Amino acid sequence: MEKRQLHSSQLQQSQQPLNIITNTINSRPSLLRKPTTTSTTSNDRISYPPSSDSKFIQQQPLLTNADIKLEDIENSSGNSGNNILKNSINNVSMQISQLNSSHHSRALLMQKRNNPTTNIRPTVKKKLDDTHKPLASNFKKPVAPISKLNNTSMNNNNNKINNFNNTNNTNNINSKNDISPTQNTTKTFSPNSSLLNSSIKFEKSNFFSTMYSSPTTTTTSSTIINENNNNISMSSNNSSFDLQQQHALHERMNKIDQFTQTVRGNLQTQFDNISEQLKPPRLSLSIQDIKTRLDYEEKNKEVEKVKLELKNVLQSFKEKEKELMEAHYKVSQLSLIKDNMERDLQQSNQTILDLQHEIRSSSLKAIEVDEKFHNMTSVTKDLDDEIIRLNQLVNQRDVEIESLKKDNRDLLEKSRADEKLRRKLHNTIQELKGNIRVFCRIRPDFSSPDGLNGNVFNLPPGTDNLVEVKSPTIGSFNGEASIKKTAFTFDRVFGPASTQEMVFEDISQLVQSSLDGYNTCIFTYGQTGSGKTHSILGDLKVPSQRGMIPRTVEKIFSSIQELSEKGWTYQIECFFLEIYNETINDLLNTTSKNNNNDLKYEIKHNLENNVTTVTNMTVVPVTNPKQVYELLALANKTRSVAKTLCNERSSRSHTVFQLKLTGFNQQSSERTQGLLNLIDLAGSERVSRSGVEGKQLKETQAINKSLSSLGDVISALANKEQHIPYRNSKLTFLLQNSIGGNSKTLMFVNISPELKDLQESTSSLRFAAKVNSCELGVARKQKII
Ligand SMILES: Nc1ncnc2c1ncn2[C@@H]1O[C@H](COP(=O)(O)OP(=O)(O)OP(=O)(O)O)[C@@H](O)[C@H]1O
Repeated sequence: MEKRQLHSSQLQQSQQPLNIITNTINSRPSLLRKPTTTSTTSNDRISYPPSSDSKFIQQQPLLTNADIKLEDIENSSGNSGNNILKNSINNVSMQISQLNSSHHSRALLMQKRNNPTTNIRPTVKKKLDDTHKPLASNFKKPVAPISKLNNTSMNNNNNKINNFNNTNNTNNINSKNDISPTQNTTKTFSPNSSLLNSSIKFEKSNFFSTMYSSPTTTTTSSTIINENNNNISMSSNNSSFDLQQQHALHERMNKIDQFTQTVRGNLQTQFDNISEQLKPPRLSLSIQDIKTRLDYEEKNKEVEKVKLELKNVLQSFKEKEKELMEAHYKVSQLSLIKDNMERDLQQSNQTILDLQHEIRSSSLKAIEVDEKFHNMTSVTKDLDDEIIRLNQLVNQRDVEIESLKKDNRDLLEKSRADEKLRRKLHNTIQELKGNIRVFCRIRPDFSSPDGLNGNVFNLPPGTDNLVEVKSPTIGSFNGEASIKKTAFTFDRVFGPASTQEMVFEDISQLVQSSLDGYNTCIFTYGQTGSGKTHSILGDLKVPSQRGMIPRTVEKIFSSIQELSEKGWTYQIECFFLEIYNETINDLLNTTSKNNNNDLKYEIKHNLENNVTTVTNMTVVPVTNPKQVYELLALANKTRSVAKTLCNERSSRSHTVFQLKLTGFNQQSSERTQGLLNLIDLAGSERVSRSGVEGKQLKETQAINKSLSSLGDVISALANKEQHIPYRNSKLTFLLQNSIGGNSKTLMFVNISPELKDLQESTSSLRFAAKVNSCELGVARKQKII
């Protein structure tokens, strides 16, 4: 501002040049137009569109007279650019002012030459006037337009001018060579010289410095001039000039005039250039307008800057808004997460509360458990002591047990030996008793209160094997009736009062023989209704009335249980068949029943092991008495029963109940197999008495045949005949291995106590006595290979 004010004051002092410049600017509105740059280089030509900005102002030709470098302008911006333009205008104004001042000085000099007090001659004065007039007129003449200005030259000139201005004028003044007229001539007027303007300016400066400097400076300048002009000196303080000096001065003035002309021409050129550049804006705008415009530009610049900042702010705002949206989204997400976490936290808190509750409960329980554990610890200690004591006791017991085991082994060994001995003795006894024994059982007399018909049978007291049959006879001499007593001796005679239990007690030894591996056969023989079935089967539903079969079964299973302690195990298989009219029926086969011709039952004997089998027979393994009872009930249903005149329940067939007993001793590895036959023979009544006929007659004949065959076999065995007629009947053939030397046979002869049955009873007793008289030899034990 200070510099600008200074320039303004200078402009005030030289109104004319300022006006010229102002008018020039006002007449050059195009200066304010924005240049249309065809090239960005400083050497390119620039055109100016109708706009203005700082860049344009920086490159306008006016700057050629300002101390501005184009690079400075290009590098400047904003207010600095405007300031440079203003400074250049001020510099131009100052130059113009200097020129005016020069012109004024020259006028003073001319006045001084015209002043009589000076020694300047009128010719000199005239010359000065002549010299001054064109210069003054030239300053007053309107600026002629310059067709074209080489910008490159302009810029170069500007650079030179700047260099000149930047350097100290004083230093340049001291340069003698630069003010040489010769040099001025060659450099100043060379149209293509790049140093044209600078030289001109240099000359101008030297000139003005020389002519219008202070007295001290003038002296120095004069000295310089004198040196360049063969020591011609000029001093303003010297009031008297001699002629030579005047001549020299005159020449000097001429040179000055020439120089002035030159300077004026150059200035004119510069002014023309400036006028050309400043013509439109200078014509329309004032400096104030420019300033206003500059302010406006500054404002626009600020506005642009503000817009740019606003744009940046908007951009930033958008970014911030976007960030805010993202932040909002994140906040919403975080809010959801927060809600979830709060729910989880609530659940966790609830869980913690529950867990704390459980922990408290567990703690209480733990305390209780600790107390129990403490108590248990003491109890455990007591128990440990007890265990130690018991262990000691156990050890003692182990020793005792070991001793007892040894004793037991010894006892078992002894027991086996005893058992072996028992069996041997038992067999010996059975052999001594006979391998075929006959028991007689007299049925109770249902008409007698005591059941005993003493008129027919007499059982002598003190005997159990004798029965006397009282049979009335008519004497041949006198014709008087008499009682004939016939005594029959058997192995055992059971009277009418004998119970099922008493009968079985004596036959149980045979059961034991079956378990020892012997074939045994127990059969009942007697007329119909004599009590055969009662003795062999009895009433299964009444335990006291159960016959030999159920009691044998019970005896077998109880004996098996006892023998198991001695290492014996048994497998029991059950068969139940009948022989009806010399035909074998399977009573345990409910499908075939009777008269089933599809199955053929054939009796086969194994001569090696004396085992008899019947083909296609149903074999039922039994493990307990109940199973046997069920089989007996089943067989009773299928048994052929025919109503006869003698006994409505008379059996018309032979029934054979077989138990195959297979034993194995794990200790001795001994194996045994015995077959127990319990046979209920059909009634042996005579055909004439029974009154049967037809089919039943045939049945009776078959029954009698089989019973007769049985007697024949026993007779043959008793007579030790070579041929034993086993094959005469199915019954004898079936019992081939059960009657004879390889078996133990027990025959029950059942007797009816009734007088009407006396003849049949006597016949049965005779048959039984015949059997009882037989020696069937020594029974052999059946062994399984
Ligand atoms: N010792 C006895 N004690 C009591 N009742 C008996 C005795 N013996 C036989 N009875 C009875 O006499 C009847 C005939 O006996 P049982 O049926 O046993 O004769 P049976 O010889 O088998 O005749 P059948 O040859 O016709 O079969 C039966 O009612 C039976 O209960």
